[in-house]
Amino acid sequence: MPLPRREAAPAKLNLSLHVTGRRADGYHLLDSLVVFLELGDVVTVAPGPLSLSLTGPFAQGLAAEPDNLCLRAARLAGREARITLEKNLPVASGIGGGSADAAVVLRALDARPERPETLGADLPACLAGRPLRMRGLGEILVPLPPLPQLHVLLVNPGRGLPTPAVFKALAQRDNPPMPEPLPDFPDAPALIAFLQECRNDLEAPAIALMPEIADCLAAIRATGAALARMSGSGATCFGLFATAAQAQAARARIAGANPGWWVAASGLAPAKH
Ligand SMILES: C[C@@](CO)(OP(=O)(O)O)[C@H](O)COP(=O)(O)OP(=O)(O)OC[C@H]1O[C@@H](n2ccc(N)nc2=O)[C@H](O)[C@@H]1O
Ligand SMILES: Nc1ncnc2c1ncn2[C@@H]1O[C@H](COP(=O)(O)OP(=O)(O)O)[C@@H](O)[C@H]1O
Repeated sequence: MPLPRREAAPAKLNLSLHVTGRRADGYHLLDSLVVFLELGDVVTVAPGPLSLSLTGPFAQGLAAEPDNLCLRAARLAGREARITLEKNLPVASGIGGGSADAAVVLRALDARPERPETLGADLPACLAGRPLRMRGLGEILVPLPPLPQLHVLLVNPGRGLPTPAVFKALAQRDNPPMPEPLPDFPDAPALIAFLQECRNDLEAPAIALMPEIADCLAAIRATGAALARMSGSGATCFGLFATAAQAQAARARIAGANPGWWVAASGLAPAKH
């Protein structure tokens, strides 16, 4: 693929995240409904010796990162590249920014490593970049038919939450999966009604480590969202709304009352491939 390439790295959202078991090596078995958002980082990959420049509102959060996932992706591809990362997503926030960035680098370099998950459990899902049921450690992907449009509000309390600590704090590691097969989702209310029966099993341990997450969820519920839940291992929480205008109004209300929080509204990403 000709370089330079400038591509969106869409945020990942776990609409559900069931933890269904734990392997002997400590990794957990997951069952998750994953979607991607319009909102995301932007990665530019240009020819040149391997380097990374950081821009954007959350660049500072990665300044001390010894080995950015973008650079690790280029190395896994066995390629040199001059990479610029516009970091719009909060770091270590449960919406997969690092995996999304690495997926863009691999795609731009036309690399198809045998085990992309060595960069992160979310890498295979981010490479697919479409609505999925994600199982196993994150490597078993079942593509879903196009989903009804969802209007998403995102709220992060402004502090990173490392994924390993949240899995470690999980008390009950053997929880029921989502139904097999998944039902059809003819419209947004049907999808939301299904999601209300689902869970994020990492929510309780994440709240135990970072109580502000409960405040984010309460703030989302207070705006009248049809569903309020945490994504991934947190700390970002999301609310689902019937219209973009409602999501935007909730965004303005929560951002106004909580200046230290990161608050955003977004639709789902259009299908890529
Ligand atoms: C929890 C999820 C859900 O989508 O999302 P995030 O909160 O990170 O966005 C992912 O499984 C995370 O993916 P990713 O952030 O790429 O994880 P990795 O770097 O591979 O793993 C970080 C740590 O999480 C734990 N881990 C991760 C995946 C998994 N199936 N079981 C685990 O126990 C392990 O302790 C691992 O050392
Ligand atoms: N490009 C990147 N973007 C975000 N985090 C990165 C990146 N490269 C390396 N990291 C490291 O990966 C960790 C997980 O980041 P991130 O993907 O944002 O979170 P999460 O896995 O919770 O969605 C961060 O704490 C950071 O140390």
